[in-house]
Amino acid sequence: MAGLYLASQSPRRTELLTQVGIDHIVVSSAYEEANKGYDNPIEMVKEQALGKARAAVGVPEGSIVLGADTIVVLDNQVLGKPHDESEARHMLERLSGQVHSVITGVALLIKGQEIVFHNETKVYFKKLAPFEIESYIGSGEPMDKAGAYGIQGKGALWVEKIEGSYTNVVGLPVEHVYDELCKALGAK
Ligand SMILES: Cc1cn([C@H]2C[C@H](O)[C@@H](COP(=O)(O)OP(=O)(O)OP(=O)(O)O)O2)c(=O)[nH]c1=O
Repeated sequence: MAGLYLASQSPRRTELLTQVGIDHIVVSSAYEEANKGYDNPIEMVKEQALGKARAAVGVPEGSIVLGADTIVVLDNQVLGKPHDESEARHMLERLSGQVHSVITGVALLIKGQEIVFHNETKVYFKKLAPFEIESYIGSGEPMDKAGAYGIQGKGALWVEKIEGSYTNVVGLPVEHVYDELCKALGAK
């Protein structure tokens, strides 16, 4: 297989690929995320993922490039990464006791094709007490994560159940990525 370049600074995405044995090289992307101006959250994450992949830096000709973007959607409203603690608090108060979707857009540039898809997981959140929200914010965990929580960390305490892919919530639906890679490479 041609080398796979992951255009992402997210530590979770490289960990997930490594976990399942997909060799890759992490590179940066010159793409500037712009979460505004989209009517449809799915179109938005797909566009962002494609933008990140297309703007990957230092990728040799003929390589495979992977870009991704993850958001939380609650009542048709997009929750990205909080800008500060008060936004994180507000997001967690909104998620408390509700069901939301985590949507990841993925773009694969492979053999001259642009394969763009998404994956959606429903997450059922428990009701959070104000002291729980405060201590979670104090842990610093919410700040670099869409929706202000990490299911792979202390945020696991707030999740009652999920419907769909777990790795999708963490930032990259590896089983889906693997299937698409196999398809594009004619391996399955
Ligand atoms: C909901 C949720 C999100 N997240 C993370 C995954 C993503 O890293 C982040 C969403 O931000 P993204 O903008 O998708 O990604 P990123 O800025 O971290 O990395 P890059 O743009 O360089 O690829 O939220 C978790 O780690 N756990 C969770 O449970």
